[in-house]
Amino acid sequence: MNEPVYASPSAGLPPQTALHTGRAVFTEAYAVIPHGVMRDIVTSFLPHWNDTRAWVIARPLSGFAETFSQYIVEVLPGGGSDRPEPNPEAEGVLFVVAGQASLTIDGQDHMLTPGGYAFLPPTCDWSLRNKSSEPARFHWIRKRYESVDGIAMPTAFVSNENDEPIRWMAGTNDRWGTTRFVDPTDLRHDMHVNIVTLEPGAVIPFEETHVMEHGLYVLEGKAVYRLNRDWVEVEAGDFMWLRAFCPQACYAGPGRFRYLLYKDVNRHMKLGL
Ligand SMILES: NC(=O)N[C@H](N)C(=O)O
Repeated sequence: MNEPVYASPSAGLPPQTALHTGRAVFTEAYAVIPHGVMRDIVTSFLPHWNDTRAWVIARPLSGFAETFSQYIVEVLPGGGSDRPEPNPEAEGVLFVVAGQASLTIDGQDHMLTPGGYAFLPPTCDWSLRNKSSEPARFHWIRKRYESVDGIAMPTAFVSNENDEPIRWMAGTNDRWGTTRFVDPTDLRHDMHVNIVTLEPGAVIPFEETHVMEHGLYVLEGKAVYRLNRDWVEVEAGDFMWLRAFCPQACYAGPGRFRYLLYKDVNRHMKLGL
């Protein structure tokens, strides 16, 4: 398998002489944040993290309808946090795209390298440091965990995408597949963060329209992606945010196309008034 290509957020600013061009879109059903707009001046700093900045690429907007937030976090050598998560109800997934992160979960040390993945249930005691000489960059996806009476809390685990198989969809001749880190029938989990792979020229051949909300971060390649009524071109480093029920489909190519995919799963809907 080829090494994946993880794009970096851009630094600095375009020159003052540059014509304004851009692919950023924000609509009622979806947003596209292209890598070219993830620049230094749009970063955030986080409480109790040192030598660290973050691009917040998804957050709950309306206060009740959206489920998750997603950050691209960049930790400089020597940086990190011993008090990373302020909310005891939050669960998290970390996915490393560059550099090395030293993660400690409940006293156990783990080294996360590109492709490294960690699931962090609420109240687990974790800390993260960059002990290397290069910046570390990772996605941090956070959600309020919805506990259910009679179902145990999921436990923490660490993995790497290279240690997990791609499960190809039936009927696609091994052209459209998903790398899963959690068994879909494990109802302790109320969110999945998977990796979707489409081989060159492969398609999502119908407009998936479903209740799950999505964050899609393109890890590798290019595609034309259907979002609601529009077709948008995306490439490695771009992020797409999809509200529940946003129709979605895809033509991948010319190379392999892969993305990190968040979805909320396995819980009843909140009741209306
Ligand atoms: N846009 C997507 O990749 N959606 C997935 N098939 C999914 O909902 O799991």
